[in-house]
Amino acid sequence: MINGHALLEAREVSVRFGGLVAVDTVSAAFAPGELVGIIGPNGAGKTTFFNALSGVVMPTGGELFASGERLTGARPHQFARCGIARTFQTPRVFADLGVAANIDFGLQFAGRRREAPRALADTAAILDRIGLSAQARLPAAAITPSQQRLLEIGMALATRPRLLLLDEVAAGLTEHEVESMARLIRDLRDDFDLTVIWIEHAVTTLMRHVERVLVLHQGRKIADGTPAEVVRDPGVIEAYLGDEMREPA
Ligand SMILES: Nc1ncnc2c1ncn2[C@@H]1O[C@H](COP(=O)(O)OP(=O)(O)OP(=O)(O)O)[C@@H](O)[C@H]1O
Repeated sequence: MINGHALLEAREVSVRFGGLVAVDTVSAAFAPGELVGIIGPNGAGKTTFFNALSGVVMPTGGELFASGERLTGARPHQFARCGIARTFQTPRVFADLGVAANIDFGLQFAGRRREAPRALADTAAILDRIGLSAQARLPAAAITPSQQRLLEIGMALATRPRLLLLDEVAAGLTEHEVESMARLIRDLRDDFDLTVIWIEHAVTTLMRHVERVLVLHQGRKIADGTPAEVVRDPGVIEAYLGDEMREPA
């Protein structure tokens, strides 16, 4: 908490698309340094909730606060100014620009709003941190999809975030790549005291790496607890998880 406030708080946030309620009165508060996962089946409202948390869609109900400051109805750049950065399900990098130039763009976007930790102060340091120094001069279109995911994380880091929203950064990665991605995320959280909220389809992978999990189902939050609590939650099991979450005997 900062002065008694959560870094980010959603209060009864709803997002409606016509007759469809994609996010239904979801409340959740995120404290500095937390690593939180969001799971739920296809169409549960995970990405739409993320879009609301980052200002990409405007909630049709409820309120959002960053460190106590009301953000409801703010534009995405105002969310960014509050230190909220995100990645997208399909990486949004500038394909024709070089890898380093993509990071430069993030740094320019950050301006001099906040002091950067030295390890994130310039493009070379960020590329080193995400393991893409050797690819610095390649066009972003020429690197692998998993490297593009890393690049997108680098671009988000360049904006000097306090909160990082990661949307399926492990999708399509090999098992080995998923493990190194998870390690990178934990290390970033630890080293820069970031709050990380991470959506992932691979439930068991996510559960191994986060300390808290929110479960969305048909737009509603049906559970919020430690991975151990959530896997045992009868409501979660009944609603949709079934055998998917039970570890093999
Ligand atoms: N821009 C939009 N216009 C209309 N309906 C939308 C829009 N975006 C999402 N939806 C609908 O809202 C619901 C929630 O979608 P959302 O993408 O948030 O779910 P999700 O949990 O992220 O799913 P997935 O795991 O498949 O990415 C779905 O029924 C989806 O079709």
